Amino acid sequence: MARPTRSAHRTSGWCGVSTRKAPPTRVSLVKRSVEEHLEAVLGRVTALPAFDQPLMEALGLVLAEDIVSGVSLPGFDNSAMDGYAVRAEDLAGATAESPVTLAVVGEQRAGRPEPTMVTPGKCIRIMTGAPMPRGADSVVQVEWTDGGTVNVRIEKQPALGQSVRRFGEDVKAGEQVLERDTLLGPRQIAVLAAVGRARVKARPRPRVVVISTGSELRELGGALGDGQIYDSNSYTMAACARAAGAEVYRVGVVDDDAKKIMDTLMDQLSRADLVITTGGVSMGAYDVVKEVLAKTGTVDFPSVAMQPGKPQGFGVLGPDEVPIFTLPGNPVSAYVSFEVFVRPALRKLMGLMPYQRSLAHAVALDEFKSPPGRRQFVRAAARLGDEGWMASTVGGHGSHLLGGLSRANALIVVPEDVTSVRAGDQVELLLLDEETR
Ligand SMILES: Nc1nc2c(c(=O)[nH]1)N[C@H]1C(S)=C(S)[C@@H](COP(=O)(O)OP(=O)(O)OC[C@H]3O[C@@H](n4cnc5c(N)ncnc54)[C@H](O)[C@@H]3O)O[C@H]1N2
Ligand code: MOO
Ligand SMILES: [Mg+2]
Repeated sequence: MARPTRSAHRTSGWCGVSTRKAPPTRVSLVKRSVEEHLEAVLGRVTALPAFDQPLMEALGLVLAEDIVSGVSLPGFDNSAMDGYAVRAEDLAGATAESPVTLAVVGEQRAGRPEPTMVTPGKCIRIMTGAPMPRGADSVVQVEWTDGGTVNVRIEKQPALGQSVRRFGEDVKAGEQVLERDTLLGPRQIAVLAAVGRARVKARPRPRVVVISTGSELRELGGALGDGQIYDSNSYTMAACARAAGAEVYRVGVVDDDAKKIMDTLMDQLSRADLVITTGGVSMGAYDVVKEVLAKTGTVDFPSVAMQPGKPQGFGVLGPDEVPIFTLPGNPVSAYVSFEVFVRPALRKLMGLMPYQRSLAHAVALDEFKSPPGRRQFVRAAARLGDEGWMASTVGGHGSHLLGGLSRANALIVVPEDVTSVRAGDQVELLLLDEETR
């Protein structure tokens, strides 16, 4: 098959698209490509305003200021070793056979500098991290000595400056240590703490409200009646959103009842930066999510040229124009739609580049059909061997088939114009198992 397009996953070109209001609702008549839908989504989403955050709260958030260090690191010349602060010239020629003995005139501990000075023939016992005493230019580690506390016998000559950590050699006061828009992970937190930043300006975690709709759905833990199933979507969506860095409110299940759905949405809007619903967006008599939200005029229900995930909606709700995704009820459709549309939107809210999943070229290991005119996202178990990535389909194609989803670590992305894939064909993979942000 032809090499699949990479365009669905470009990170460039997704930002900066129009922020004009969504066009009037056209229920299920509008056909959109994956790119067009993604563009419509990202056009309505902007990064959340930044707040001053305590340092630990900022872990996993995106920095909204350049960080210039107010201090130098190290803040003073200090010892890299437990040993003796000396004048190197006093130890010229010292060896195990002809050691040099110095008088120990004081002790220098980390955090407890003493005023004592090192003069010719003398030294000061010093610990790692303790400031270098005046007069000393080098440190002899204790292993090179007899460890004496009154006099010390030194069996090796240090180089000038041996084991001394210099003022400002790591970071200079006034130097920029982090750039805005950096995602704060443990390594960045380390630097911020070292330069003494107790608080930083960062964009908050998006607050995501997750609602499952469907009168057949039951909350976990209860018994299932005839025709009932457990609500898995609200857990899937909540897990996806939390793993992507959001703070999640899983509202749970609402019946297929227009008033209940609208009341729940209105009730939840005040605490949401983004809403995800699942179910009720196709052609059924009780697909009321589409019915009620289409009437608002701010949520669109296009037919997206993809499989799974064709029927779904996106728009904004309420005076604050909170973005809302109304994803399809079929569990795999909801999951794939999260990866393709919701994740980039969440990332944009957080202040990150919208797309992050890596793409890889792979060899397909089995044969399957793909619907014409729709981009297909096929669950796959992919592995990287000596010959590159190899991918087998896993878990089936039906968007209700959830059982095998846990064995997938990638989605094979089949372009709209490709209708079959054979074993040995080159395919494109969207890798799912990387670190989430
Ligand atoms: N006449 C047509 N029927 C359907 C079409 C179509 O084009 N014409 N599209 C199909 C496709 S494709 C999809 S995808 C689904 C989308 O369905 P809805 O979004 O309307 O979702 P529901 O009807 O409410 O549910 C569909 C399916 O998923 C199960 N479900 C729903 N919510 C959950 C949940 N929280 N946890 C687990 N499972 C859930 C539900 O029980 C149904 O089996 O429409 C097709 N139909
Ligand atoms: O679009 Mo549905 O999501 O194909 O199963
Ligand atoms: Mg339906």
